[in-house]
Parts: sequence; structure tokens; C-alpha cells
Amino acid sequence: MSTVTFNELVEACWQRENFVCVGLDPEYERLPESVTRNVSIEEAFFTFCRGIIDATHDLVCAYKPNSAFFEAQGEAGLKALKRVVQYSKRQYPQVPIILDAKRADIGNTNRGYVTSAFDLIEADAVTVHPYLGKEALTPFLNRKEKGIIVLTRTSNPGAGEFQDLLIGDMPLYQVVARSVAQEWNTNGNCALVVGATYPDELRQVRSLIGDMPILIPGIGAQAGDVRSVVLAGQDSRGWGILLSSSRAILYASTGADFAQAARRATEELNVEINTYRIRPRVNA
Ligand SMILES: O=c1ccn([C@@H]2O[C@H](COP(=O)(O)O)[C@@H](O)[C@H]2O)c(=O)[nH]1
Repeated sequence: MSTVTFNELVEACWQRENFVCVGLDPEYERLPESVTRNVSIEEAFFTFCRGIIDATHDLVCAYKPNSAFFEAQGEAGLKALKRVVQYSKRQYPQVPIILDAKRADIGNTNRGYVTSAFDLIEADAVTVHPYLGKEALTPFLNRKEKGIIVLTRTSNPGAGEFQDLLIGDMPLYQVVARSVAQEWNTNGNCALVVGATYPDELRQVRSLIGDMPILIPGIGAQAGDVRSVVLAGQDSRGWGILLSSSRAILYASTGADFAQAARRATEELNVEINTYRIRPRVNA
């Protein structure tokens, strides 16, 4: 039986013109009272994320739970994370799940991270940092059916401290992008993270990597400009981008109507993205 790969799942979503990745970053204090009343943290996290997923599954190209928000709640959070991922995969198997955990260690330790992300949590992809190099990341890269998404140019204000350092005449983030595209991607399962807050750098990265997928956080709460990001990030097919937004979608309403508000916010963002995409003519 052949397994559907992360890239195949994402491409099928792009075919449906869905480019929004909804970040699942639940903060207990920000959850609506209708969700937290009289239930445990595990139940509140699960109910909230399930509400978001049920309301948006036909509009998205991925869900991206960030493990930090779940780990911060201890055992309750970890149980909720596993339940959320399993629920989404059972109900909406067409939508890939990206575990945003920014993993990477020496090779031996990475085997534990791989088992945790892919076999226990059952994510379809995971974010990793490139600092230890290809050799250490081999246990991740060997999982052909999974997406290995490498931090390249992050969205935070201080991202350039190391990522812009020149290696010869090329900034480090471009060296990372080129290495991943030309040397790490032998199984065709790599993607990159580039922040929406740096459209010029995003354009540089796209010019180095062909049609490899780019996960782009920084839309919404971090104020990345959708138009600049789409124009700079789309690939030769008008695809290639997963625009990730968490807080602006999750907390579009603080009331009992949070899921409907999240749907509206997701729909608006997707319409905006599609306004700026090139659509190459098929059979032209
Ligand atoms: O460069 C990066 C890498 C990861 N992130 C993560 O994405 C979301 C963004 O959340 P918003 O609420 O939409 O700002 C969050 O999980 C970050 O840890 C990023 O922002 N930038």
C-alpha cells in the first residue's frame, strides 16, 4: 500500500486553491469561557482546536500546532496535542498536519524526535533547524513520506543576527536555502520556513530553490503584508506557499462564536492570497 506523502497532500490542497495554514497555538487565558467552563485544560484545548478545525478544514492547506503551547500545560497539553492531531487526521485526512517543534540534535537523539513527531503524535511534517547540518538531520530526511521543513529566514525582528551573516558573498540564510534545495532534498520531502515579515529575503529564497514549498508564518498578528508575500513567494505554478496565521484566526472572536469568526478570517485571508497569485493557463 503506497502512503500519501506530505507534499502530495499539500499539492492537492493548492489544487483546491487553499493556501492558508492555520496555526493551532491555544493559550488557556485567551480561550472563550464557553470552552473552558467546568472542564479540564486537556478538554478545553481539545474542544477549542476541534472547533477551529471543524470550521476551517475545507479552506486550509495545513494545520500547524506549535508544540510549545501544548508542552506548557504539561501532561494535559501533550494529551490534548495528540488528540487534536488524531482527530484532524481521522476527520479530515486530506489536510496535512505540521508539528511546529523546531527540532534537531545529534543524529542518535534525532531518532527519538522522529519517533515522537511522526509515530506518536502522527504529524505529517515537522519543523527543524539546520544548525547541526545534514548528517545529523538524516533520521528526519530519511522519512520520505514526511515533510521536513527547515528554518531558513525566521519572522522575528532579530532574525538577521546570525541568518544575515555573510558566508563569502552570500548571507547564511541563502546558503541554508541553497543547501537544502541542492543537497538535502534527495527524497523530495524538504520545505523551508521564511517569515512573511521579510518579503525581499523571501524573493531571494524563491529564486534559489525552484518550486520547493515554503511555510510562511508572520501574517496577521506579526503584520506581514499578504500581497508582497504572495508576489515574492509563489512558485512557477502560482503555488508553493503555505501562509501561516495563528492568533489572527484563533482569536478573531473571544466569544462563543469563535469558530465562525475563525472561518471568516481564514476565508478572507485565502481570498486575498488568491487575488495576488499568478494562475498559469493550463493547456495554453
Ligand atoms: O519564523 C517563524 C517560525 C515560526 N513561527 C511560528 O508561527 C506562529 C505564528 O503565530 P502568529 O500568531 O500568526 O504570529 C507561531 O507558532 C510561531 O512560533 C513564527 O512566527 N516565525
